[in-house]
Amino acid sequence: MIEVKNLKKQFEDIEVLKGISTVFETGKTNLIIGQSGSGKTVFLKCLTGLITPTSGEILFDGRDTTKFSYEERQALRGEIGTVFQGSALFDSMTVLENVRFPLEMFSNLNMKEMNDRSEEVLTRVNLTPESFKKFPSEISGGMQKRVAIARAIVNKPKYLFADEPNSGLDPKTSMVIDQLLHELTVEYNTTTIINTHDMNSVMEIGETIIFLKNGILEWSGDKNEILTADNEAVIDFVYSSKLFTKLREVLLEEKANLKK
Ligand SMILES: Nc1ncnc2c1ncn2[C@@H]1O[C@H](COP(=O)(O)OP(=O)(O)OP(=O)(O)O)[C@@H](O)[C@H]1O
Repeated sequence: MIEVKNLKKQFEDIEVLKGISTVFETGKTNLIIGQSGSGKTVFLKCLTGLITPTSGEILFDGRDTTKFSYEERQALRGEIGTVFQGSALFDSMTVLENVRFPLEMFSNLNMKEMNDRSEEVLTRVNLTPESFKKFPSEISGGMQKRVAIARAIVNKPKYLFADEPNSGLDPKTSMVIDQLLHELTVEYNTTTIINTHDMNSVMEIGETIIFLKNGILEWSGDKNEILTADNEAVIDFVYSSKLFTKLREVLLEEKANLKK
């Protein structure tokens, strides 16, 4: 579980995060949604330690990481898996080498053990051995995303972060990637936090959702609650799609009938 208390981040005179408090549960896919510029990436980077917050607390299973020493922060990095925006694979490394990299950084395994573990997770994300020796430029965007996910889970992380994991993917591949992240969350019992502005992802895997607007937590709930939320900003976000507008009308009608 990751608990965030009154988190603020200021860049010079701009306050980007204005006091966010929330809880991300273990074994669940927790989503952060919001319009472009609402502060999602800055928030996620504060959680992963890439940005130092101005004030507030971030408790990883009770440990306040904002007070960590350099050594404690390094140790925590071994417990975290991250799927970066755009996959961020190393172009000059093969698929297998990319996945093995965190093990070289954070484990005491020998080369054979590292290769075995890397092959195991690559197989888990449904990549076949022919792809293990290829370079990122030789495989599709969807496959690159699977490699990025394999690299994120190779260390058996307790915490899994993904920043816009579907960016640049077609809707079908996006759905497969969402499902994969959800399955891995259950299998590894990770506290998973995903930044997205994809409504399909929200409806697929939004077990808990927080909605940010201008650095403020405007709304929180789950995928069932979001369709009938009465927050204006959430409605704007969700109902940019006509299909969801229709769905909302049906759901509100059902709700009204239930009350009669
Ligand atoms: N290093 C920085 N210095 C100054 N301002 C920054 C910095 N990083 C981000 N910001 C500002 O913080 C705000 C929030 O940015 P952020 O990238 O978190 O938004 P976002 O919700 O992730 O948007 P998107 O969905 O487009 O990625 C933006 O106005 C951005 O310009």
